[in-house]
Amino acid sequence: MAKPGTDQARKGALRLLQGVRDGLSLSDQAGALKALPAVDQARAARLAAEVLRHRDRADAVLSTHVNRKPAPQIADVLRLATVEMLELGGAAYGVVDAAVSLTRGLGRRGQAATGMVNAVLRKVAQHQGWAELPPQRLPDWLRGPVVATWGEDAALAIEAAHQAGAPLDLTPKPGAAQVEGAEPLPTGSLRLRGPVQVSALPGFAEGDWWVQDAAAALPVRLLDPQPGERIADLCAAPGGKTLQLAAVGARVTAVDVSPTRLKRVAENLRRCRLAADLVAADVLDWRPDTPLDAILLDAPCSATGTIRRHPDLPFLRDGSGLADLTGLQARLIDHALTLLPPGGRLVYAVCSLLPDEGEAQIAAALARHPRLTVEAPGLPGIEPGWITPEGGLRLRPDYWPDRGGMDGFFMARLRRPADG
Ligand SMILES: C[S@@+](CC[C@H](N)C(=O)[O-])C[C@H]1O[C@@H](n2cnc3c(N)ncnc32)[C@H](O)[C@@H]1O
Repeated sequence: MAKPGTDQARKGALRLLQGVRDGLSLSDQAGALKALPAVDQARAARLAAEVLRHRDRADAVLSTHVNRKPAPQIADVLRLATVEMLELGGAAYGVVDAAVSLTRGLGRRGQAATGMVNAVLRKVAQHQGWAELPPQRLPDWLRGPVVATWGEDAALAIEAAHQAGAPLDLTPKPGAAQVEGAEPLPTGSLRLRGPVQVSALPGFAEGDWWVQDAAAALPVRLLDPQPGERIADLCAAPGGKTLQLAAVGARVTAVDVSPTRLKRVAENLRRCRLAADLVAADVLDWRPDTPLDAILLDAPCSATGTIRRHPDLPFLRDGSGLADLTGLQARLIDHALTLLPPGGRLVYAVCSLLPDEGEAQIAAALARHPRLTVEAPGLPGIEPGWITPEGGLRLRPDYWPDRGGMDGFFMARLRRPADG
């Protein structure tokens, strides 16, 4: 949970929220607050994320006290103060005073609104029943397919998981020391709760682990890489899966279209003292110089499985562009299959909640390539209900509710026939 803000952090959070209204993601704005001390930058980012996670609830409370819809900047001040008081436990007197002074700083319109902001927030401070309000609703373009596939109760559970946010998961290098205070998860990841400064954790400088959601660590476990195998990691950046492959001793070629994002793969490999060949190329144009044993294809997707950690995503996307993405995913699968030797295996993965990007892609790939088989996952920590009728693995944010959830993911292991 984020701590109630300082004035600097509150101003920073409002700037980030304005950026999201202008179409920028919170990650795009990572450098926007660099004039602030690091601690306030981190607080501002957490406050902005909390406002986005609780925006519907804040608006529901505010709507009972506000007569006319306020201007967007003033609405953000009201939401921030509401979330600080009702979600983060901020003391009303400090939060309301800060909100009034932030409003005063918003020009003539702000100066005229200070009385309203003060009066409304004093009433909000008395609000009872915050915890019972329904969680932030998924946008319709995403909620529709989720309800159609898993039902209304699943959509509500996913929304509750998004609102709760995500713990910090680490993937340890094989044989690395345990991280103090981290909970070992049944699938092999380590989990830490509460705000954590990653670079201050033991083992960071030594590269004993890397940050990777427990669900995101499973495609490589499903691929089951062996020491010495030649493996292509297609769409590799920022490289969490490249690190996993290299850490077991596979000979990895990591391909990504973005040279900038590949630099992050190089940095991650360096810190973890691991090696891989890095290739900046469009996967659709790439062929390996030497035959491969296996392929990991972590395809570009809607990233709708990562909303716990990216609560800005529902405010930035409208579902347009999905047809382009699913078309690209199908072309990437078909091209990757041409790179596999007979008998070779390919894991297809997407961090998406949309069946069109997961289950339906595999069904369509099997229809296009009837001799392909799907190998059902037999991994430690996997529950039978997570395996789909196609033999893929569907992961959802509402799974492991008592442990703190996981990202939404779909993955499947495909095998080319040995005779062609
Ligand atoms: C889901 S992310 C990959 C995450 C990564 N596998 C990891 O575990 O850290 C998708 C990546 O696909 C890359 N990408 C998108 N289209 C591509 C293409 N046609 N060829 C190569 N890379 C592509 C993007 O630059 C992005 O880095």
